[in-house]
Amino acid sequence: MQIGFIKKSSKNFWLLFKGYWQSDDKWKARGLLSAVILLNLVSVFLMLEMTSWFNEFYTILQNYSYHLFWQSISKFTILALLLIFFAVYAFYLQQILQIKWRTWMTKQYLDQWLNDQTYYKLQTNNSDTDNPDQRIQEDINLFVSLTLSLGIGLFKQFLVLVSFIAMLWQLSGSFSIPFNNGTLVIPGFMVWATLVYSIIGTFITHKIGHQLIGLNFNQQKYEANFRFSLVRLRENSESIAFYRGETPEKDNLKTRFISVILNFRQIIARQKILTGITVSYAQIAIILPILIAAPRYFAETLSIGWLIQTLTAFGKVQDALSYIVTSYTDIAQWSSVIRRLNTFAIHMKNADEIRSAIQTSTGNVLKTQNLTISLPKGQPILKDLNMDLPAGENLIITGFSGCGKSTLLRTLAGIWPFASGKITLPAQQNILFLPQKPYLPLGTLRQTLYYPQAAPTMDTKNLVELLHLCKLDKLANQLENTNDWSRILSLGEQQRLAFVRILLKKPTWIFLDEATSALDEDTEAYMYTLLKKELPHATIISVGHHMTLLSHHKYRLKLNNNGSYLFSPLNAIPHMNSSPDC
Ligand SMILES: Nc1ncnc2c1ncn2[C@@H]1O[C@H](COP(=O)(O)OP(=O)(O)OP(=O)(O)O)[C@@H](O)[C@H]1O
Repeated sequence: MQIGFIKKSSKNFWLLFKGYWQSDDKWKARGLLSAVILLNLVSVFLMLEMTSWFNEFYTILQNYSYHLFWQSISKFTILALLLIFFAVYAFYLQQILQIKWRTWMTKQYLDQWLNDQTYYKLQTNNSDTDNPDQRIQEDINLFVSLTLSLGIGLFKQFLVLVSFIAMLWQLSGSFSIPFNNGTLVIPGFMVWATLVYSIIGTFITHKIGHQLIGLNFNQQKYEANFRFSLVRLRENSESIAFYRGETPEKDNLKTRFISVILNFRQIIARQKILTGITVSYAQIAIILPILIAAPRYFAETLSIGWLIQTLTAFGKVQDALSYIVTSYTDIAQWSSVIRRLNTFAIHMKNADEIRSAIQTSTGNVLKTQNLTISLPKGQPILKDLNMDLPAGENLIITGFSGCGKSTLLRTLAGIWPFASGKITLPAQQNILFLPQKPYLPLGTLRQTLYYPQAAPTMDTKNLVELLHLCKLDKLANQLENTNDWSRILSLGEQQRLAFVRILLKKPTWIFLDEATSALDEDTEAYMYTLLKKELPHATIISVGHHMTLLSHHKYRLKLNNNGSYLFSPLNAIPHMNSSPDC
């Protein structure tokens, strides 16, 4: 194992590990861990007692001491009951600690992911973080459970090693080997034998098994990619059905599944060899102490009780020293989980650090000064936009598809960081941005209408009235129904539902990004008229392709494909009835 690898892995582990143990929950966490450690300590002491009991018991059997037999059985019963009790509570408290730690870590990752639109920046930045959902849901759980099980397992095995090594040293006596015309006496021979045997076993296991770390890392990625494709298929089932897209979907799913299987085959191949080694290792460990102890036993100097206790002690020391061998698959999985969570955390941090060079200020006006917007790789799509729009003067943004209209709105909304210049806008609470496809979360219709605010329960009359105004009367009696509304409602209905949201929130500045694209011209005109009537002091900034939209706006900003633009009052444009794109 290279020193560099160990150093890097330890650093990565520490970065993930320390948070919880230094958090506000630290005393609860440390208390629970101390209790688990204490219970394990007692368990090891009981195991020692149990091993001595074996010596006692077999000696009683060998001596036909029936009068001591029941006494010994009673001792066993007490020891066994205590062992059961401590094992159950050590496990139980470890699980409680696991839940608490996972809850804390999941919250941290969710906060970081959702903070400052990092989830969105990760996407726009084309970061190669795959499947953040899997990292938050599965990897954190694995990290916590494996850290606890491996850590506490290691601690317990260390205790076993220290306690039983002393016992084994005493029991094994010294071993004489003829050497250089004399004899070489090796004290605690069985301890040395198990030590050498374990070192050889660990070395071979690592040589064969270390590739499992990378393979496990990839396996989790391929599994998540496969699952993600299945989810996408389910979410886009209607479009795929219209396209009759089953064949390419099946091909795509097959390709992703093949990656899962091919990688898994490599894991199986490695694990087959590893299993062969660990099972052989365990089998040899049974016979090895018998072979070593046999000469002394057959010399008839020691009892069968001694033999049994020696073999048990050898087994315990052997188990403890072989911890890495027997846990290798878990260690490999644990290492890959650490790698995945760390890269995710680093990418989130990098995404969070992306700051636009825009200077923003607040005022009841939309004003841009030398606003330049680029793509993530730096190619500008809008150069030096200087525009001054007073409150109450509606603006329409037009231009060919792909020229950057939505990206301009994203920049004004503060979620597109690849921009520079100055922007003056009203305060966030007075603004509402509506995208082309409204987001309708899972939940009741009432919750959907109020999203992202919590829905009050006493507002039914108002909601029914607003649904009526937006021509959605048929939904008035479904306010408490829970549904996947984005699947049930037509796109036009969803867009009108978004207008209900506007009327509920009553913003003074409304940004509509093709928010009426699915409506017929009459309904679109009706919705704009409704907005102006219900919110007469609001300023509307629309992005749209429909030429009928022009009449609802006073100014037009026309974006060109080369990054230039034209900002002018609409009545100054000679051909009012031409398409907004022209
Ligand atoms: N995350 C991204 N990474 C790279 N390019 C992007 C990203 N998001 C948008 N773009 C590109 O930026 C350009 C402008 O996109 P935008 O969505 O603003 O266009 P638009 O004018 O609103 O188009 P449409 O009228 O078709 O909706 C497009 O060429 C698009 O491919």
